[in-house]
Amino acid sequence: MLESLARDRVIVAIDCGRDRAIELADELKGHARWLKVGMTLYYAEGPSIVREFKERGFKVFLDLKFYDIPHQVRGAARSAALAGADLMSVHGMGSGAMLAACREGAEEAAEVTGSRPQLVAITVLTSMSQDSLTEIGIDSPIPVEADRLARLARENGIDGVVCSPQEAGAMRSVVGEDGLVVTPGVRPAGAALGDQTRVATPSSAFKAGSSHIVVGRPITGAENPVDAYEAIIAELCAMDD
Ligand SMILES: O=C(O)c1cc(=O)[nH]c(=O)n1[C@@H]1O[C@H](COP(=O)(O)O)[C@@H](O)[C@H]1O
Repeated sequence: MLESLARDRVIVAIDCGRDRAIELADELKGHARWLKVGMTLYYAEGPSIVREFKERGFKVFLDLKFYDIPHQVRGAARSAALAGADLMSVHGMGSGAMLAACREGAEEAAEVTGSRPQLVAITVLTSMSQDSLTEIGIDSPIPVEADRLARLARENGIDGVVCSPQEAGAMRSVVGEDGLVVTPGVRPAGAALGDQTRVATPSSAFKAGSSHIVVGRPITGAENPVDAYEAIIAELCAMDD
């Protein structure tokens, strides 16, 4: 993979408080191009943290995983998109009506900001195993469930999916050549899995069909986050195309 393309496709999850988040953003500036703001950081700081990352030149994945009644999700998507995120997440399991409402909210915000963030639907969380799916009453195999939710998302105006690298190949055929297949659950060889269950290495994730990978702790928890980030870029650059 070309180096510039690799930098466009690796999203660093910044799951910590403000001070450390700003420190990491300043360290990663000039290396990483995408940062992810999830619930840990957003619930502490609100939209200002998205603007601060944007001001530093990063693209921002605002990962709030909307899941509520359609009316609320429409408002949430509108409010969140006004902060200027480039990409936002919504739970696929919330119904077609909820997914369509998310798209509408994002479009309403675009009338104000001039551009609509892209939207991705969570299929089956990468921390979940077949047993955890059964625990919540879903008996179908993970790939079948992910496929069903991906189709529902696409039918309701969502631009792509979040899934594990293990489903990325199958998801690619659902979302098409240009659809987003965003895969967390990525671990460089030998890295601690933490609470992730369905994982793969950065290069395997792209070989499988990911458009973007999300990596948090293996970078942010490393002694030198820039070195850890650059090691992933080097792994991707060494891939055969
Ligand atoms: O939507 C996400 O980004 C997401 C979906 C999913 O299925 N699994 C998942 O881990 N994530 C996010 O991806 C990041 C993974 O972080 P690490 O496990 O530290 O690499 C976290 O910020 C999660 O919130």
